[in-house]
Amino acid sequence: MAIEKLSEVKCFGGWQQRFQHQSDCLSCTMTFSVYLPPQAEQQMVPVIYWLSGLTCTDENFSTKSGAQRYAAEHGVALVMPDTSPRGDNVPDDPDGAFDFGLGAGFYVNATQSPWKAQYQMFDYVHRELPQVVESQLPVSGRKAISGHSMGGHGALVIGLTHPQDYKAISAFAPVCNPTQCPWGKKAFSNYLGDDRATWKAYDASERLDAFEGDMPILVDQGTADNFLKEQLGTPALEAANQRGLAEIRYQEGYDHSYYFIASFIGEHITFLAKALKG
Ligand SMILES: N[C@@H](CCC(=O)N[C@@H](CS)C(=O)NCC(=O)O)C(=O)O
Repeated sequence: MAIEKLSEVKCFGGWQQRFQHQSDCLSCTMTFSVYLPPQAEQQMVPVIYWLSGLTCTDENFSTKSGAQRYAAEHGVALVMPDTSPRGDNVPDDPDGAFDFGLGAGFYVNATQSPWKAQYQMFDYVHRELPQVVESQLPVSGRKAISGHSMGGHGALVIGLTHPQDYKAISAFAPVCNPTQCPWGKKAFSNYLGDDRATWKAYDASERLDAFEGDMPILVDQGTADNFLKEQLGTPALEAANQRGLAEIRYQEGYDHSYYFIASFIGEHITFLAKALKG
């Protein structure tokens, strides 16, 4: 389980790093970013996994969100995977569209050819990446999961599917009801096939509706997000939130961008860190 460090820069007293490794799960070389807070020099620190949205790599969050300041304050590491398998041999959208294929793995385990050989992002994020990180870096097994848009969907679905493995979940502008929106229908019909019964396991609103456990969940959604009406399906998540488990907030005037994420990431990290330390 070797990893190669590609880069390292000091940031808020800790280290922003980039690693490459051979993923068995995805059958390709994967790059991921890590932020280790200063506390990691003395002790094992808990981890927030961050899942990015469509078109992103491991670097969008590390360069645009300003999350490191808050991770350093709270003594939590950040782990930022890429959004799909990568490489010249990985199949992509035949038209090169941004919403499917490379940069758009949707955090599912594909069951259909040719995608199933490599598009296993659910298992990569939930199983393989934590094994790699925990065996190679000064992090504990205490995990929380967060993300944006397609990554917000991933965070909610992975966290609600394996609640024993995560202390808390947060999401910015998540794709809340992918079985009902154009992005989700395109991705799921290709990755999972036409049997829509298999899609439900990957729908955050379905998962929250069926969830009987306890889990701190925070969701922020901007009211000026131009994907809100057609793609994100926030009302479905609100309808599924009958027990009031999730705090779902609308933030007036914010759009879908990393400016929105940067505005509230401090609150999300404080929220996740509290559960990680509790
Ligand atoms: N490129 C797409 C939009 C894709 C998009 O907004 N991606 C979001 C996640 S869903 C993102 O984080 N983009 C990268 C960035 O802003 O750094 C379009 O033209 O409509």
